[in-house]
Amino acid sequence: MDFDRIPGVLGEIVRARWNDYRDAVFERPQATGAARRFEAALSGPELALIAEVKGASPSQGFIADLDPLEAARAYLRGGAAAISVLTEPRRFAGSPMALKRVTSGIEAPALRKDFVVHPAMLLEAREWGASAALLMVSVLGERTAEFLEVAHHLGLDALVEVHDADELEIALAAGARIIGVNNRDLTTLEIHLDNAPRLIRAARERGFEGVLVAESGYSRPEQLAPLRGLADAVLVGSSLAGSGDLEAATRTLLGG
Ligand SMILES: O=C(O)c1ccccc1NCC(=O)[C@H](O)[C@H](O)COP(=O)(O)O
Repeated sequence: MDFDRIPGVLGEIVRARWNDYRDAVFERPQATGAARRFEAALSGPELALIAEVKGASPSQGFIADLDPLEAARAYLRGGAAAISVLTEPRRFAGSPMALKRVTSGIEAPALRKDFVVHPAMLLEAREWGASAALLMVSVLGERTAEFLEVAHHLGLDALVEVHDADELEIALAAGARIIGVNNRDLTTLEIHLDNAPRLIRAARERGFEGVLVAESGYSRPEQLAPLRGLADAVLVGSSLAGSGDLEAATRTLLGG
């Protein structure tokens, strides 16, 4: 894959991740039946919350010194349906241990949130107990379908992330069952909260019947109002992780 084509902050992160994994070996194991626990958690009648364990980010810098398991438990008490755990170490203060701690201590499904550039990362996600992994069309391009097939072969759900209409077409053609629309432009870090509703509507108009997730930039309950009845789920990280009281912040964001 040509990661030199990716501009800005995203390009820097992805090229570093490729250096981490370029020599990794992926031996395709026997297929595992699909559990679809992550997908099921997002498929209820109400807007579901995926709450993210996020200690730092390029846009915020340091966010919080979180104990990943305590953070996940607080999010779940506050009403989250699933947990996202960053495993990227340099810019997001994530780690494999953070994901393992979370998955060994909670029943709810967890997403491995990373910049997947090698199929070995999907096998790791499964071994570390994740129910799902993030696949970014901005990173994988036309190879998204290939990585999606590997994820499903391993019994993982995949959150296939897009930011614009061209990426949405790639996600649809790849056969994604769960599509996330990021409000954040990961090359410039600018956030536009109208991006997710616009592309989620476009996905529905194109006949997509799977799960649709609005991602990034949400911090107040009124910002979730336009998503209700439109998106199936919302992914929130910084505002909850940096709140100081994760359970209360989660409950307040959900309008409780
Ligand atoms: O969050 C960043 O600054 C960032 C920068 C570059 C690549 C990815 C980045 N974040 C990944 C995400 O999309 C978010 O972690 C996730 O959607 C939650 O967003 P938020 O609630 O705004 O923390």
